[in-house]
Amino acid sequence: MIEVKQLSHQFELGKKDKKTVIPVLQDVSFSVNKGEIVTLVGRSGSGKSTLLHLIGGFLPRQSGTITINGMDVSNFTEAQFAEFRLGTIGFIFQNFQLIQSMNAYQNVELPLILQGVSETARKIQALETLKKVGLEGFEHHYPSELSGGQQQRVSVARALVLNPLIILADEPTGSLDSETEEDLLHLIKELNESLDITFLIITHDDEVAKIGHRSLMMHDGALIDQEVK
Ligand SMILES: Nc1ncnc2c1ncn2[C@@H]1O[C@H](COP(=O)(O)OP(=O)(O)OP(=O)(O)O)[C@@H](O)[C@H]1O
Repeated sequence: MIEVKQLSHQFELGKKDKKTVIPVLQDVSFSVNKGEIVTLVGRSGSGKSTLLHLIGGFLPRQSGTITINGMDVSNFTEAQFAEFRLGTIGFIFQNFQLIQSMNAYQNVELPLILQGVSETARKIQALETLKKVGLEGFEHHYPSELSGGQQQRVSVARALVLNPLIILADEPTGSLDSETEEDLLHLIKELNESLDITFLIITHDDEVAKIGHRSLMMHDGALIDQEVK
C-alpha cells in the first residue's frame, strides 16, 4: 500500500554563502501492506515527521521513490498530490488541527466540499461519519466546547469522511490522557479491522506501539529495525 525506496532528505538553512545542510533522512526503504497498522518510533529529531510529510506530499521529495496504492507519486506536482491525497490519505495530528471557527459538523464536511460533493450527500456522509466515531449529538459543538478526546474524534472523522485507504497519524494520542488514549486506540483498531484502513502512526508511546502489527524504528534519519510482531 505504501512503498518507500531509498528516500533521503536534507534541509538547508541560511543564505547562499553561509548555507548549513541538515541531513535528516538517509536511504530509507520500507513498505506497509494493505490493512496493516505500522508504528514509527524513535527519538525526537530522528526524522519521523519528515518521513510522514514526504509520504503525505507536504514536502517536496529530493531523492528516492514513493509509491502509494500502486501509484508512483514521486514526481507529482503539489496540485497533483493534493488531488491524489484527498481521495486516498487521511491525516490525524497531535494537536487535532481543527478549524476553531467551525463546528464539528463543518470540520468534517470540509473535505467533502473540497471534493465537490453535493450538499445533500455531504450531509449524509458527514453525519454518518460523526456517528461512526461516537459523536452523534455533538455536530453543533465547536472545538472549544469539546474535550481533547472528542476533538481528536472529530479529526478522525475528518480524516475518514472521504473513505481513505490510508491514515497517516503524527502522535495522535500525544495530547490525550490515558483513558481517552485507550478509547482512541480502540477506535483506530476498529477502523482498521472493519474498514481495512492502513495506518502509519508516529508515536513515542508504548501503548500505541502495542496496537501495531509492526514497528519501524528510526535513528538519526535511518531505519534501524523493522520489528515483526
Ligand atoms: N523545515 C525544517 N527546516 C530545517 N530543519 C528541519 C525542518 N523540519 C525538521 N527539521 C530538522 O530535521 C530533523 C528531524 O525532524 P523531524 O521533525 O522529522 O523529527 P521527529 O523524529 O519527527 O521528531 P519529533 O519526535 O520531535 O517530532 C530535526 O533535526 C529537525 O530540527
